[in-house]
Amino acid sequence: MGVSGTGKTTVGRLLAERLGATFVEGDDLHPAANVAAMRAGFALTDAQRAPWLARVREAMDDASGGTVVACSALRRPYRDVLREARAPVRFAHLVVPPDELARRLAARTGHFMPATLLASQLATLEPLEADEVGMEVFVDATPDQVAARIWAAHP
Ligand SMILES: Nc1ncnc2c1ncn2[C@@H]1O[C@H](COP(=O)(O)OP(=O)(O)OP(=O)(O)O)[C@@H](O)[C@H]1O
Ligand SMILES: O=C(O)[C@H](O)[C@@H](O)[C@H](O)[C@H](O)CO
Repeated sequence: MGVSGTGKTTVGRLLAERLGATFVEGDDLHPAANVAAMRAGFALTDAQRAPWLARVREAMDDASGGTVVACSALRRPYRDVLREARAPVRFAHLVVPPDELARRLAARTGHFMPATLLASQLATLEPLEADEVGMEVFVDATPDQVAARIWAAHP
């Protein structure tokens, strides 16, 4: 979990390799209208995110064995939906300073998410609460080192 640009896809793929788990890219499960909205610079509403989160949860249930999912899961209620998956769910919240996020999103090409949506992503973010199983990971290292830290916490 984490706002756009924190490295969910990059780190998630590496973590899945380490775990021998299936990797699920949450971005691929958005209804086309959601992608069009984000591409046009509009932040998604809770109502727009609902069918997407349902699909992410279904993808977790469809994969055999463990899954690593790249999904922003910004708000507690969104994570509550994902926790309805059949297997136990643990979150790793990737945390990156906003100025670094802005640099990354400005440099990234070939992705629908515009850097202008970063402020709304940060405003929407609800960090993990004490009763949520998971960890916060400060991303001050290479993607492989970050994946290794998550793996070490949940081998
Ligand atoms: N640890 C890191 N250090 C430096 N750059 C990184 C790191 N992790 C990812 N990046 C770079 O930051 C950019 C964003 O990474 P990525 O696309 O994985 O993020 P994301 O959280 O999946 O984004 P989104 O939610 O918008 O899909 C990419 O250009 C990626 O190469
Ligand atoms: O809930 C959201 O606002 C969206 O899921 C975004 O986070 C994007 O999917 C992703 O970050 C874009 O790359």
